[in-house]
Amino acid sequence: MLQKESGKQKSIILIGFMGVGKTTIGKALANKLKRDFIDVDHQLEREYNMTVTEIFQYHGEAFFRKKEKEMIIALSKQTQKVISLGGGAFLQEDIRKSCLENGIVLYLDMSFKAWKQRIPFIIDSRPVLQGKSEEEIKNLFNERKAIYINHHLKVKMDGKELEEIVESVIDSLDLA
Ligand SMILES: Nc1ncnc2c1ncn2[C@@H]1O[C@H](COP(=O)(O)OP(=O)(O)OP(=O)(O)O)[C@@H](O)[C@H]1O
Ligand SMILES: O=C(O)C1=C[C@@H](O)[C@@H](O)[C@H](O)C1
Ligand SMILES: [Mg+2]
Repeated sequence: MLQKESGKQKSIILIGFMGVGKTTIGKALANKLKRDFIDVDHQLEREYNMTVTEIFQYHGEAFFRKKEKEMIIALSKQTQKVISLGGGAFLQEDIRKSCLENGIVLYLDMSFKAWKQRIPFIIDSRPVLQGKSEEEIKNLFNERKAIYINHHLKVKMDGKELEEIVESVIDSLDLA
């Protein structure tokens, strides 16, 4: 008999603005849950043997978005994984639809005030942030907040340590 798919089977898919910690938290969460971890940016980097910045430079953003979409739609149908998306992936409707239908979408929510502290650590590897003023980045941050409203679960990140975030996510996931 076919087993009815439960929340326990679904992959957990992390979304949120670039630099909020999807990769870092996804990895820690996967470790704790003993699940495979997949980071879409890293997977694309391996596939093309280039950094995301180089893919943007040599192939263009449209190419990156197309490959990102194909990869995420396929991955979102897999079960029991922890999958961290790139920060811009959820802007694509097909990606949103597939992730929301097939997985448990977890939104990492951070205030702009707290997020701003991350800029120096991420600016060199996030082409979308480069050449923008703080005002422009803030506008992008707020525009994208409206997209991340589409989720199943949300965790507020401000002032929390990694371990605390992972524990609160596990508590709120109905994995029984
Ligand atoms: N809880 C945390 N506290 C402090 N720094 C953190 C925390 N989580 C992540 N960082 C740092 O913030 C930076 C961005 O983290 P990470 O790469 O996990 O973000 P991301 O959401 O995956 O970004 P992107 O959307 O670009 O893939 C890294 O330098 C990381 O070490
Ligand atoms: O927010 C974005 O648009 C991006 C975030 C990163 O994770 C990468 O996917 C890439 O740098 C684009
Ligand atoms: Mg990441």
